[in-house]
Amino acid sequence: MIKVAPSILSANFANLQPDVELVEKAGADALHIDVMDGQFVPNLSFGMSTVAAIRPITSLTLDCHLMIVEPERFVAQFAQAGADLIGVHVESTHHIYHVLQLIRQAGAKAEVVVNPGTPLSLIEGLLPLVDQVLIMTVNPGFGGQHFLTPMVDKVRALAQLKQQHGYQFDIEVDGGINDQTVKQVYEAGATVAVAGSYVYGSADPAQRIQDLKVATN
Ligand SMILES: O=C(CO)[C@@H](O)[C@H](O)COP(=O)(O)O
Ligand SMILES: [Fe+2]
Repeated sequence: MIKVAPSILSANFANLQPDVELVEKAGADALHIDVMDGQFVPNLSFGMSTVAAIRPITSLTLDCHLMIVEPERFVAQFAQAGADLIGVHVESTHHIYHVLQLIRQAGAKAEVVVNPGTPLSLIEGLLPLVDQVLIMTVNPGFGGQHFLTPMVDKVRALAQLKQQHGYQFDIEVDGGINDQTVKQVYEAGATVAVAGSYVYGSADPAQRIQDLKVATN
């Protein structure tokens, strides 16, 4: 069964607390927080003050996906704000190895993220350093986009590398996840699925979390 991380990018920005509590009660495994700077991606969203505000209202793992240039400037502040896991794009910095080290030094779990156009070869040398790898299954920046089917093979290739080397990291997928696409990525080796519009775009978000779990049972 896959772990589910609802993305609050599709929640009610005017009143996040009920949307956070609802998914926690419904059995979500983490809360996905998309941080966008208007430069790495063409959109703006949350910052560390939102993470700090959410921290006391939930015991869910806070999974912060940083879509910002030079994340080394901010990872310690996100950890301080209460992020449990911090994801940084390999495309967003000249110093990815250093950023991953900084995340762990700050006491959080480290994740490397790859855009759809970025080959796995770029992150192979980083795999011993990470707790999770995030394979983007849409181009980052917006919720509600269509799943990019060619990314299933990328998930499979990463799962093979993981097995060959005996790595323990989780494989997360993000973008266009629903009860159909989740089956494809789970079969390929994904262990965590982010879902934004599929969960929060529904009249019954709790049911949607269960649907993702049942689809991969
Ligand atoms: O990182 C991102 C978008 O850049 C995501 O986490 C989205 O929030 C996923 O939204 P859906 O595709 O599930 O609606
Ligand atoms: Fe995300």
